[in-house]
Amino acid sequence: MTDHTALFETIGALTENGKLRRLAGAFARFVATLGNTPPPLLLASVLLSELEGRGHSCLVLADLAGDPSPQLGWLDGEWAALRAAAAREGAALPKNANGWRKALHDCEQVWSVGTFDFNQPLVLDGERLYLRRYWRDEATVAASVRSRAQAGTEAGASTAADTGAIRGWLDKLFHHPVRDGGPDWQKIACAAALRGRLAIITGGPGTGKTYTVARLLALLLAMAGDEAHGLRIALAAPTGKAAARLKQSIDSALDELAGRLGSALPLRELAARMGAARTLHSLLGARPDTRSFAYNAGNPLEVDVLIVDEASMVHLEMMAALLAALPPHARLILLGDKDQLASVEAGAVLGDLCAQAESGNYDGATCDYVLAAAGETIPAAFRERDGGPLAQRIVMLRQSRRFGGPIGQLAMAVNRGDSDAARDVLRGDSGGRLRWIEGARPGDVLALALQGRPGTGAGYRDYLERIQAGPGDDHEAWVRDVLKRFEQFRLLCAVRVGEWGVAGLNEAIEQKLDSARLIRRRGEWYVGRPVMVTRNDYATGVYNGDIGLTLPDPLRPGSLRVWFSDGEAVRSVLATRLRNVETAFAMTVHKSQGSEFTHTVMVLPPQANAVLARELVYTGITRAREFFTLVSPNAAVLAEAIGERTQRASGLREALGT
Ligand SMILES: Nc1ncnc2c1ncn2[C@@H]1O[C@H](COP(=O)(O)OP(=O)(O)OP(=O)(O)O)[C@@H](O)[C@H]1O
Repeated sequence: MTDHTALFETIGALTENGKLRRLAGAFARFVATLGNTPPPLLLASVLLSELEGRGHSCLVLADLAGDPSPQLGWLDGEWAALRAAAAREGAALPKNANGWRKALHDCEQVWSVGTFDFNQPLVLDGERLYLRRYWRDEATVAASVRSRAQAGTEAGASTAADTGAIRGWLDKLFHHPVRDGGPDWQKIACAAALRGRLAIITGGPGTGKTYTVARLLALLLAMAGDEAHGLRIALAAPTGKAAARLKQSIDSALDELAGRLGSALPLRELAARMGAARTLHSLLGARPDTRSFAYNAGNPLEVDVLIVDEASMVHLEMMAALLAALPPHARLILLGDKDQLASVEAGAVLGDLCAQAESGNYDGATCDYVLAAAGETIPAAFRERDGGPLAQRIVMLRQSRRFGGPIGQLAMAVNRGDSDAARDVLRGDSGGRLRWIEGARPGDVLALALQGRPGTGAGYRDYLERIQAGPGDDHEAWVRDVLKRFEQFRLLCAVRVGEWGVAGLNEAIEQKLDSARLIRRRGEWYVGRPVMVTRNDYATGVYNGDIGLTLPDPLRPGSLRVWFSDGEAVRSVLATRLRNVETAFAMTVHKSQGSEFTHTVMVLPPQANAVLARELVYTGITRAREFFTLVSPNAAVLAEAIGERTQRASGLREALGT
């Protein structure tokens, strides 16, 4: 047995250079304590742990046999250094995936699926190596999605009377004609969702996912007959903000429908009965200091219908926990934009589930059913004889209702990977919705942060001046107004470090606002400081991703509280009680998911890097409600980013046959 001096020295050097996280080396050391550890296993363990930190749920052996550098953003011979270290220990690394599989299969720390299980920490499943936890989560998601999708097809044999009733209700619920002459995918989504225990409605911003799901709820109510009053419906989303938005949109859609349909359906009663939308953490009953939830397979959620919005942000572990806790009879309805960035944590579940959503792949039975139940003909381009059960459960909405202007065109060009078109749209908008600052200097970002650009509102100046104007008589109304104004403008960065990253820009913006006398920095906390919570904190009730603003405590002069929106209400926490927060004038595109701002500014770094890819650019652009400004010190980086795709290693697509 070797002590792996050469390998651990190289791992240590890469860690010092920021190429590996500390945990990767620590995990490899742990694996080495469990038994004989040939160099290939040590290398695989380091890389697997590193990839997990970058959102991959497994290590694909073919990548290991080739060169994993692209996934790791390694450019400077890091992989060659690790190989050389293995060679110094006298080990020749396997040349192909098969060789790696054989080498790993023989290790006592690895469980090869299908053999006797000793609960080893690593799992080898076909061409992939997993940390056991992710293998188990992926297996749970695959099995649950498969059985829900299948159950749907079997349960789909609704009677002709049912189908006729669905048709009647859909015609009442969807009274606007579609504008592009294609089929009404919203109607199709509702009809398809009624067929089974799983429905996935995907689409870009403003394609009507919430509009559709509100009608789906009405339809479920209508079809439940005598049981309608007992139907238990829950709404959830990965973040508090997304949950509040979901509830607000559904309530107003149900209210509008109730006004139009009168007493035909108890829609207002339904809205009241549903209660607030919850974060997934709270829905599942997250418990401090443990990964387990109060609701699980042994203690399932008490729901008949669960609607989850912003599903692209749901990571693998959370999706596995959710599916495990959902009773078999319940319907799960996932809403989300499959083209957005995947979750911060490992997995790309919605993207994997929706891998074939563009092409539809509906089988004959679905097409017949949709024609009968929704009166819609699925065009030939979306038909396929054997699309598989999951394809029948997914509907992609294709027409945006509020994103048709230049911002929508830009988002679509980016999504298609057409960087020429993206550049033309950015340069060609004369209406002021879009602006591209090419060859930008840091001062350009600071000027935007201070006062926006003409015609778009006043950057951060607006909410800070409102703070300075003071609360007047109604403190809560003032807090709400300040929070609302802060949501008008946001600076998003592609990266964290450097002059063009979150850290550098937050510091520079604070200085700028301080010298403009809009804030008065005194230590860490000051009036007007926006903060983002970086870790769930059950004691104070704030969660990862929550954004709050620091304001004086009205009851205790001299002390500061941080206020958060809580749906229509506001709540506050003493500033000094918040430990895991960071300043949020600039935030990453990743963390902005689920939010929209009137004017969004996206800052790209001067050089391409591993995280800069099409999904990130698309997500940044689609955070803009009315105005979008792109800031890039090096114009070429935009095309490079659009040309890159984020590929997360996962076995889910294969397991689901998507
Ligand atoms: N069929 C339709 N007829 C009329 N208006 C519609 C229709 N579908 C959607 N809308 C309107 O378009 C707007 C966007 O719809 P909605 O908010 O449901 O989209 P979304 O896909 O949920 O957006 P987001 O990605 O922001 O969550 C809303 O104002 C909605 O009322």
